Amino acid sequence: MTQTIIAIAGASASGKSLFSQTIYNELVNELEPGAIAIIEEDAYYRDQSHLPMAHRVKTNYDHPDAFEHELMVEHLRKLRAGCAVDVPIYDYNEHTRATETRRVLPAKILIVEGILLLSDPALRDEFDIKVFIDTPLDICLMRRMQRDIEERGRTIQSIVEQYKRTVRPMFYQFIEPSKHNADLVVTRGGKNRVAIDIIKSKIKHLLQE
Ligand SMILES: Nc1ncnc2c1ncn2[C@@H]1O[C@H](COP(=O)(O)OP(=O)(O)O)[C@@H](O)[C@H]1O
Ligand SMILES: O=c1ccn([C@@H]2O[C@H](COP(=O)(O)O)[C@@H](O)[C@H]2O)c(=O)[nH]1
Repeated sequence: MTQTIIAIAGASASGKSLFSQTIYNELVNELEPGAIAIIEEDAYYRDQSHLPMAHRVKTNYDHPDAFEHELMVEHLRKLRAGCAVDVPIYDYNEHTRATETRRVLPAKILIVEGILLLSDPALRDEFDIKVFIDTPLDICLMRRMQRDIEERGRTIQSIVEQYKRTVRPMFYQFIEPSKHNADLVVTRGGKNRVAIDIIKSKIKHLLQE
C-alpha cells in the first residue's frame, strides 16, 4: 500500500515534471519493483468531450474548478488502502480526456505533480511531503512557449492570449499563495541537483524504515 505521498507543485512550466521524472528515473531501477510511482494532476482535468472545441479552448485551465480534485482524492485514498486505480489520460490537443486510462498500482512512494496541488485544502491533507518549485514566471513563460508549440499543438498567438487571460492571473490568485503550504521551496526548477538528491535520499530513508 502507498505509505508516503510527495506533492510537487509550482507554476506551469516551472519544471515540476522534469523534477519529478528525474527523481523517478534515477530511483526506479535501484528500488524494489513497484516501490515508486508518479501521478500528474493534469490527468484529472475534467472530461469535456460533451463540449464543442470552440467552448473547450475558452475553459480556464488554471482555475481549481477545471480539475476533478474529488476523483484525485478518492484515488489517493484507494492507493493508501492498497487498491489499484485507473487514472484518466488527458489529451492537451483535444482539451479533454482520452478514452483510455492508465492503471496505477499502490507503490510505497507516490509522487504527484501539478499546478494547484497545494491550493486545495482537501487535496493538501493527503500529502506527507509538500514541495514547491519556485521558478521566475518569465522563465516559465519562455519554457511554456517552446513546450506548448512542440508538444501540445499550440500557436504563439494562442499561448500569449491564454497567458494574459488565465495563466498569469490564476498564478497570482492561487498558485503563488499556495507556496506557503510547502515544506520545501526549490529554486530554479527541474535541474536543481541538490534538491533532487535531497528528495532521493529522503525516499531511500523512508523505504528503509
Ligand atoms: N532547469 C531547467 N533548465 C532548462 N530547461 C528546463 C528546466 N526545468 C524544466 N525545463 C524545461 O522546461 C519545459 C517545462 O518543464 P516541465 O518540467 O514540463 O514543467 P511543468 O511540469 O512544471 O509544467 C520542459 O521542456 C523542460 O524540459
Ligand atoms: O486543455 C488544456 C489543459 C491544460 N492547459 C494548461 O496546462 C497547464 C498545466 O500543465 P503544466 O504541465 O503544469 O504546464 C495550465 O497552466 C493550463 O493552462 C491547457 O493549456 N489546455
